[in-house]
Amino acid sequence: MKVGTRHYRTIWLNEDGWSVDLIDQRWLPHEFRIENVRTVEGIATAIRDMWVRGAPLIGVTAAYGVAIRMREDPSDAALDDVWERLHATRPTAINLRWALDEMRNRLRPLPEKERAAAAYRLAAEIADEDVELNRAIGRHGLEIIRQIAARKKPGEPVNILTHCNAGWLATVDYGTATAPIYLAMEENIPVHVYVDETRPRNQGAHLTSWEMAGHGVPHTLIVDNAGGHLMQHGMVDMVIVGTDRTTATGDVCNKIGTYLKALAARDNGVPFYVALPSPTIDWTVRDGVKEIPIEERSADEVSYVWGRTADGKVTQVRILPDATPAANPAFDVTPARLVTGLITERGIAEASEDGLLKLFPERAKAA
Ligand SMILES: CSC[C@@H](O)[C@@H](O)C(=O)COP(=O)(O)O
Repeated sequence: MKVGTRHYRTIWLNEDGWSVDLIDQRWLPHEFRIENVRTVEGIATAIRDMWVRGAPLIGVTAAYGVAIRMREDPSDAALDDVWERLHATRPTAINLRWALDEMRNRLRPLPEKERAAAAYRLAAEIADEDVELNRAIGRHGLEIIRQIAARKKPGEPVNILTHCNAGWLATVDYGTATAPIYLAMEENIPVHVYVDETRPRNQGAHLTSWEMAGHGVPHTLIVDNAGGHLMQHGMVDMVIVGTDRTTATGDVCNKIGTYLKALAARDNGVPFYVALPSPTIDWTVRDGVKEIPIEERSADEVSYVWGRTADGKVTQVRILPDATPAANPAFDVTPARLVTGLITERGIAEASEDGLLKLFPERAKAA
């Protein structure tokens, strides 16, 4: 998407033809920095320390990590080792395992001398495919926005609430939850987005707000606890969020706090949609609450807040007493019963096993 007047993806191959350039998201919205990553360790750090984040982008970054490793050593042992090292970086987003499996399964049958070139080709394919999936999600989600807009007075905006960042920064381009919003803007449908700040790392305040501002989308930042109040007062027409892993039965794991938004939405009759590409579906898991591993991140993310000081320095400040411990579960699970629909690249599914299998019948055969 646009940064100023230039089009960027979040990740791309450097002009040297083998190392990887990516937007280092830790500094947004205050600084736009691009990092060049040249080693598997660098890729692991970029994922673990959230230079890149968001389930689809984590997967694509890992795919390029495998390519970098295959260039150094295309052996079976190196392929297994890089799978393990990168898989250990973040536990919840299933796109990481999906991309690593894709790479390993498709590279393993090849002669070693062909693996590096094939790995770069495959990583680029996975990146391009992500963009196409998101555009398709956008088209299906746009239909929902159109229907809500048709019930409004002329000029009255469709008010959409989103949590965390499931925008272009979380993918290669367009985003999942944001793709329908960008398409609605292109069609001149009036929209307005309530952006949850998304403590502790503030992906909403830092990233979604930056995206919305960069594309002229009318938006308002709210604290995480404001959503329920807005819904009670009829100020939210729909919620759209992304997901890090959705089960075969339609339970949705996403950034911590998503579940509370879904509860508030249900209580107030507000439709709650989840936008996801099919690589985010974990067909092996049926009970999201019991089975999905929830990443526990550093307590420092809760104890400190990042921002820019009046003199322009980007820094962090501590917000709690030195003696107070903090806990930081990074994701939660919204049960399928609270989800109005799953917006996938193939259409909108009911959040249930039947609903998903109707759109992905090949999975029924596989099972
Ligand atoms: C299209 S991104 C979907 C999810 O990955 C997104 O909503 C999210 O929770 C991101 O969490 P993060 O911890 O920033 O990687």
